[in-house]
Amino acid sequence: MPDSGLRPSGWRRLRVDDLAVARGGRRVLAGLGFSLASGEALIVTGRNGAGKSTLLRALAGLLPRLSGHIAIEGATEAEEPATLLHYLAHADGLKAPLSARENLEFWAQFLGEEPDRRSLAPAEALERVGLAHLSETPVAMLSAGQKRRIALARLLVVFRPLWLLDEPTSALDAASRVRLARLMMEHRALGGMIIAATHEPLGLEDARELALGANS
Ligand SMILES: Nc1ncnc2c1ncn2[C@@H]1O[C@H](COP(=O)(O)OP(=O)(O)OP(=O)(O)O)[C@@H](O)[C@H]1O
Repeated sequence: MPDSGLRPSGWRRLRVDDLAVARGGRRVLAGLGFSLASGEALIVTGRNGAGKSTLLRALAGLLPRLSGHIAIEGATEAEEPATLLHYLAHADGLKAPLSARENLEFWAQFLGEEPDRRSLAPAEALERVGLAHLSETPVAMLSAGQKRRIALARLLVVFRPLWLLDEPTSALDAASRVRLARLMMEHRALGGMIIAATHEPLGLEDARELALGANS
């Protein structure tokens, strides 16, 4: 879409050019480039150690770049890259003594952003991941898959256009994978972008693939 005047409001494009990242003093990624616009999805594949998590962490701003550029076109001056993304790591990052609802309320408050019509209330987000019945249960008493589903519900309570998902299906049963596929489809329909590192099919329609590891 060359003319910004034709872009719908909220349109964004993530652009990555010539990215290089090191872990433990060793170059893991080099010369990496791609772009992703509103509504699009990218699946990152590669063997263990290929650099999938490294790429997501670098995009989230959690690892320094050796070189290269990461930019989000369409962002306003007030929008820092970190405020435009959610990073779902391997760890769920939940507070064990708090209930599912309290975790989501904490998260929404912590991010402290202006309400967005695309953000869901905690109760609704829990409904969307099929956990409304466990809303008041302390997270410490939930299974690995239930915790993963709460971590996914966190993506819904504050709308952010770019989802960086590291093995999002880990610990999910078949029904939860179907729910996740639906959530990702809806996020894209709202103008969101998804980059997911995975070893498994995610049910993402028309997703492009970035295969890492040829030189690592
Ligand atoms: N904390 C760390 N310190 C040093 N090196 C690390 C660290 N984490 C990962 N690495 C190295 O970086 C390389 C890429 O790891 P990364 O976790 O990005 O791979 P991955 O493709 O996500 O693997 P997996 O499929 O096993 O999750 C590996 O060679 C790994 O040994």
